[in-house]
Amino acid sequence: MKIALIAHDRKKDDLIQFVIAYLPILTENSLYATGTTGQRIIDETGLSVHKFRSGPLGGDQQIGSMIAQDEMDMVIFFRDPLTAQPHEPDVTALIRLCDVYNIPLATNMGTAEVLLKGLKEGFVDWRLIRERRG
Ligand SMILES: O=C(CO)COP(=O)(O)O
Repeated sequence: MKIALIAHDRKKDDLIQFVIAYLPILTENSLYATGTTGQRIIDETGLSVHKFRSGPLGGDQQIGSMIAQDEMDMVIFFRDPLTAQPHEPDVTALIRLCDVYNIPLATNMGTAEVLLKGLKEGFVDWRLIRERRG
């Protein structure tokens, strides 16, 4: 599965802790991230991550483009609901595309845990079945 990992600055520590906690599941999947988030994951966990541009420089849109091409299976996006982002329209667009294409999306750690546990149990396998048919 292809999983996008994204965190706003004040949520990056939380995401790193989350990634460490779920390392066994995440290692079995292909990971993608916006630039700064991806670099921190690589530096602090040793995981292999495909990095896009930083969020404010178009990274959210690059991940959105993968979703629009049916090439992303899950998005974990630790948003900061208390800080205004200069690229808020990009953030909204990414979330919108997840809804357009029914891509499982977590915007906080509580939901992210449920998604990864669900992924392990096979609840997202419909994405693979759909790929084989495609
Ligand atoms: O701003 C972001 C998502 O909207 C995250 O971007 P970075 O990972 O480059 O900080």
